Amino acid sequence: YNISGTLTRMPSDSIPDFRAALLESKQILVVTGAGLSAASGIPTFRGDGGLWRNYDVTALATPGGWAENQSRVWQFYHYRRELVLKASPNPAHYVLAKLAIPDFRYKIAPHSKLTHVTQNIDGLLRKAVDETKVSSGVSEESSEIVEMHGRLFDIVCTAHDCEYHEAKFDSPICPALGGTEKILADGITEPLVRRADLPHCPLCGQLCRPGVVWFGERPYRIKEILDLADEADLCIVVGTSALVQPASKLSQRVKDHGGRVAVFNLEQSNHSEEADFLFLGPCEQRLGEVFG
Ligand SMILES: CC(C)NC(=O)[C@H](Cc1c[nH]c2ccccc12)NC(=O)[C@H](CCCC/N=C(/NCCC(=O)O)S[C@H]1O[C@H](COP(=O)(O)OP(=O)(O)OC[C@H]2O[C@@H](n3cnc4c(N)ncnc43)[C@H](O)[C@@H]2O)[C@@H](O)[C@H]1O)NC(=O)OCc1ccccc1
Ligand SMILES: [Zn+2]
Repeated sequence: YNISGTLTRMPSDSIPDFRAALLESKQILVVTGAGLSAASGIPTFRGDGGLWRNYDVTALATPGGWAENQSRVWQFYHYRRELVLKASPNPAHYVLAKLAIPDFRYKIAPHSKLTHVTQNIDGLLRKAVDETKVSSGVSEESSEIVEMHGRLFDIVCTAHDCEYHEAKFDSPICPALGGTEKILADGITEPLVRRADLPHCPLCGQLCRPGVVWFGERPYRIKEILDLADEADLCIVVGTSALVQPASKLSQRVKDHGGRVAVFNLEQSNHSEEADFLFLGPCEQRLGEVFG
């Protein structure tokens, strides 16, 4: 019974019951966050206190942070590009990659369509799907992975009337950023990279920014994502604190029209107690156990 005395059903951690729910699911929505990539060595937002060089990362990932200091913001993303370039998908990515490939998914959810919406910008899940398709010789279409907060390796021109948007994996993306990734501790003077030495647009010459969605900005394909949540009968949530909107609202939206929610997280997270299924622990272990 919860504080208002109404009977609340604790989430189940029964694997057979969850597998039964999978068997009858028709439209699956997978929502993931930083916890999915934790085992790949990518710090989560809440890990390390959500700080980089003592700057609050949510303050840097804003138009205001950019307006205040493009050199610092580019150093922040350069640091993360260097980290992700050295990282590889972990077992949690590969379980979800298989789930995104119909041939594999039909064994446990034979009537289902699936869309994977991620808050992560690291691209590790897409990498896992591509590798899984190659290693299993599967050529068919895999489910879409919607990167609602953008891609770390994309750069975008800041000029409003310029469409330049390109994936750039070379690192450093410009010579001036090279080496700045090593400066982590505070108190050491922050290198000032001159604006002229930061990435610029090959079409119009304007300054470029990382191709990610900052706080206060509209997530990519949000209308489509909200529609998907309205159609889904099963929402699988992996490795997110569910504190950032609108991503944090998707599972509730599925529940609102009678769909079921399964949460995989290291610890209790926002709304996890309202889920139908809750599998606590490192997702790189639990996903394999549950999806077999
Ligand atoms: C901080 C929060 C309160 N702010 C928001 O929600 C704001 C809205 C808002 C502003 N003020 C408010 C006041 C109150 C409420 C809301 C707001 N949201 C926005 O601004 C969004 C834009 C938000 C996107 C910002 N960009 C990101 N990333 C890209 C950039 C970059 O990365 O640099 S957000 C970024 O932070 C979030 C971090 O959350 P998580 O991924 O969950 O990571 P976290 O570390 O928090 O948690 C990790 C979890 O994993 C678990 N874990 C760890 N290891 C493991 C493990 N091994 N296994 C399993 N689990 C594990 C941990 O236990 C933990 O629970 C992610 O979304 C991530 O993408 N835009 C928008 O609302 O636009 C309008 C709009 C809306 C709808 C339609 C039209 C317009
Ligand atoms: Zn341009």
